[in-house]
Amino acid sequence: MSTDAQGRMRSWTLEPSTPTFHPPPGAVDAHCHVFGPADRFPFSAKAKYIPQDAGPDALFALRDRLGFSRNVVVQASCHGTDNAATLNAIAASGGMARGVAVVDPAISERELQALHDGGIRGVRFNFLKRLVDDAPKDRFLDLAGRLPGGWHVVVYFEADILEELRPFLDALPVPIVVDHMGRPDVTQGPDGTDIRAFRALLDSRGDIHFKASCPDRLSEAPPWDDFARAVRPLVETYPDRCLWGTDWPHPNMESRIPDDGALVDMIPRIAPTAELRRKLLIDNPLRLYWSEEWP
Ligand SMILES: O=C(O)c1cc(C(=O)O)oc(=O)c1
Repeated sequence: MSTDAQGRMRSWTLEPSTPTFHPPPGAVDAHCHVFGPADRFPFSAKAKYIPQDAGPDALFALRDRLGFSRNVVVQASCHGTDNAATLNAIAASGGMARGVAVVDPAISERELQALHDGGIRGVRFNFLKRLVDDAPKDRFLDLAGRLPGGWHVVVYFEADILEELRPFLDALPVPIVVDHMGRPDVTQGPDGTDIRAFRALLDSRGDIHFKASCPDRLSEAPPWDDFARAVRPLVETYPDRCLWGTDWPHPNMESRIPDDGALVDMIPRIAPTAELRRKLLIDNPLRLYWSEEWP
C-alpha cells in the first residue's frame, strides 16, 4: 500500500507491464477515472477515499503504453457531483475521450446540455453504500427521463441487491450500462446463481450493456481463472452488449494493486476471436460514446 504524507492513497502501479496482447487499432478503454489534480479539482467533502493525483497526463500515458486509442472517463465517487476533473480530462484528450457524469438529480436542462458539449454521454447511478451516502431511485428515474438524446445511464451495484433493483432498472427509459457486471461472485462459475440472475436481467431487455471488467476486484488473485471462466460465456452470448475497461486508477484497490498489463492480457481470454474483440473494444463503445462516428 502506498500512502503519501497527507494520507492520500495510491491504488495503481507506477510500473505496469507491457501486455502481450495488442488491442486492435482504435480500441477504447471504456471504464477509467481521473483523480484531480486536487489543487485544481478538490475532492468532494463526502468522498469516502482521498487518493493521490491521477490526472489526464498519466491516464493518456497509460492508454498509449497499453495500446489503446480512446478512453471513457467515468466520474469517480471521490469527486461527488462536481464533474470538473472529468471534463478537464476529456478536454485535454483532443477528442479521444468521452465521459460519464455523476450529477445532482435536480440538474437543469441547460447544465445537462453543457455536460453534453463537454463530451459527457451518460450519468452514473452508484448504489454501493461504501461509496455513496444515498441513491434516491425516484429522483434517478425522473432524471433518466430528462437526459439529452442518445445518453444512457451507467449503474453500479453489487449482486446481492440486483433483485431489489429490478423494478428500478425495468423502469429506466434509456439504455443501461452495468459497471463490472454488477459484481457477481465469479467463484460460483458461469452457471452460478449470480451469473444466472445477471443473464436474466440481460434477457429482460435488449438495451442493457455490461462492462466485462475488473478481474482484480471480482477474483482473488492473478491469473484470475475463475473470472475468465465465468465471463467469457457472457461475452460470447451478448457480443453486441459488452464493453471493456481497465478501471484505472483502480479506486480502493491500494492493498491489491493490479498490473494494468495483466488486465489487458485478460481480453483474449474472455473474447477469444478477433470479431468478439472488435465488438468489445471498438463497435460497442463507439455506438454508445461516439455515435456520430457510428454508421
Ligand atoms: O469498487 C470501487 O471501489 C469502485 C469505486 C469507484 C468510484 O469511486 O467511482 O468506481 C469504480 O468503478 C469502482
